[in-house]
Amino acid sequence: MDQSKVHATGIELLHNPTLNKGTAFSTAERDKFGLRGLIPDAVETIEVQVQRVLMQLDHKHSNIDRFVYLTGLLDTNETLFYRVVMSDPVRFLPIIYDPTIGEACTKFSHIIRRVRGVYLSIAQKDSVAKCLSHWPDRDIRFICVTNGGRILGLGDIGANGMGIPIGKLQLYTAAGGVPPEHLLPLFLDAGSNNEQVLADPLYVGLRRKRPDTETLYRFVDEFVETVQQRYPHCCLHFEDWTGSDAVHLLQRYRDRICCYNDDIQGTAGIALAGMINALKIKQGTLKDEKIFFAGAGSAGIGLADLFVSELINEGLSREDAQNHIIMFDEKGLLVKSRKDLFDFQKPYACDQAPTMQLVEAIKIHKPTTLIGVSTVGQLFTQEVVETMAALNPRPIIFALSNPTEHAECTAEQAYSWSQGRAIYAAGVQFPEVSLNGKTYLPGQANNFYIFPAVAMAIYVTRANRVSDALFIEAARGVAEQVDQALLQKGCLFPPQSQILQISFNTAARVGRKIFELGISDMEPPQDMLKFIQEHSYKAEYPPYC
Ligand SMILES: NC(=O)C1=CN([C@@H]2O[C@H](COP(=O)(O)OP(=O)(O)OC[C@H]3O[C@@H](n4cnc5c(N)ncnc54)[C@H](OP(=O)(O)O)[C@@H]3O)[C@@H](O)[C@H]2O)C=CC1
Ligand SMILES: CC(=O)C(=O)O
Ligand SMILES: [Mg+2]
Repeated sequence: MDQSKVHATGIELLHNPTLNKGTAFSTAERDKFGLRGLIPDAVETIEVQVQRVLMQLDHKHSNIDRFVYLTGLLDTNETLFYRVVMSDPVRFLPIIYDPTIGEACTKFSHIIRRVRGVYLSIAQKDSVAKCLSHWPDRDIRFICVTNGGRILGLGDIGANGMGIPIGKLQLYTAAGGVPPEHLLPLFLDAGSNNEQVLADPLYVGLRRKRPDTETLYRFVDEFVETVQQRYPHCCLHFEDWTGSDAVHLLQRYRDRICCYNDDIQGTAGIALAGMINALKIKQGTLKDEKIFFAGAGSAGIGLADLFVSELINEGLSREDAQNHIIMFDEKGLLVKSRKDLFDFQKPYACDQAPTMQLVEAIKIHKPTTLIGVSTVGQLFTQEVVETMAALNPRPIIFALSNPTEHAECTAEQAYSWSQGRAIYAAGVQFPEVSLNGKTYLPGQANNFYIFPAVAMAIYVTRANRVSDALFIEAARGVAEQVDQALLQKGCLFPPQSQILQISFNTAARVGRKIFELGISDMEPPQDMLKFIQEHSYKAEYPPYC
């Protein structure tokens, strides 16, 4: 910490969450900054403060209570918040992020205390620049932006979705090492079509229906242009938009500005990492796989497109590569005769009779891999899993929808219905499963293995574009960090206990790729990993005098 940044004194300093150290202010700092009498006598270390937080958390009865408590901690002492969270990621990621964040979002208007981030409302059109200028930090390097259109598998929950950009950016720091002062969560409020949300007397968002697509995109354009002017080195991270908007907005901006969509590209990255390791277990190649998607929205399309790119890298023509993909959505199999398909779905429509029956479609196509990105909990019934198990000695089954109740099937269901033959992963962490004397450890196929690492690489290299190649590189980086012992238990992803180091290693690969692609104007560092570690956030109190 640059000492010149500490302008506040006394109560003002104690109430500044970025600068506050609470009982850890030294005696010299207490003298210099007028803190005498405002803090109890003991001068504590951050380790002692962590112990107190852990004890207080033990008295909470549910993860949502722990979420509210930790949010309060972040509002009072940012360093201590990150110290606690980073001390035990296995325990804290499910509280500040998936799955608890799903519950926190549904209750956002009820549990909100101190506001965080920026809210831009379409009702104040033409004032985007003015509203954004009220945010004090000038060196914003990442904005995570949603319009609440599709939050996890919870659908349109309007401004309650702001919990997601806040949580995603906390992972940039806790799981990727990006310093929090460069991060801004942002909600682009164009209303909501969720009647229940709009009728809630405590709802904090704009109480009106969403506009037509053209009006929405004009609003997004104004926002994007304003960000370019105010924060020229900022990367825009789009998160949890309605599927078609997610795909179309990425197409609209990806070649013009530094931006990415985590649901499309980050999710594709983690699914590819899972596939690479599943193929090690099967001793197969991607060319041998026929991949059936239940769900053809932003995540499904992102995954399909990345798998196609990989198959093309392996020598297939685009058409042959696309023939390895089958898609099925709420209206059934994607077939050429359907008139309701989006442009981005058409390449995956097959020349077949329509069917609305998932099991029938699986029997027709005989896939080797089944991926759930449907938002529909329990879509993979016993019959679905048994069908996959009848078709394949080692069926790959990924149930990626979040949060927990939206997973297409649980780990226990996948293993027991396939007699332990399924190679399974889910968007949330399910517990180990014991079956016939064998223990299975399901991996968590969640984009949090990817986006913090990609962000850290963009941050240190000042990349000016984000290409799909970075997500393929990240996928390889994550996959290579899974050892044989984990693979033997069926786990496709690295241990979350070491998430920060895993992200650094992944970021180092992505950083090198950024220079190879020529999308940074910087001189490449000699040792990318060391460079990343040197620039990473440390949850430590710097001396102020
Ligand atoms: N694990 C991870 O890291 C990630 C997980 N996800 C999860 O993936 C899910 C989907 O996200 P996303 O693609 O962005 O959402 P979208 O809303 O864009 O897409 C959902 C898709 O599922 C289809 N669908 C709905 N009901 C059914 C059904 N009964 N059977 C088959 N398909 C159905 C929809 O069809 P239609 O359009 O016809 O309604 C649509 O194609 C979410 O639950 C999200 O939490 C997303 C990103 C990352
Ligand atoms: C994990 C995530 O990004 C999602 O479920 O939308
Ligand atoms: Mg998401």
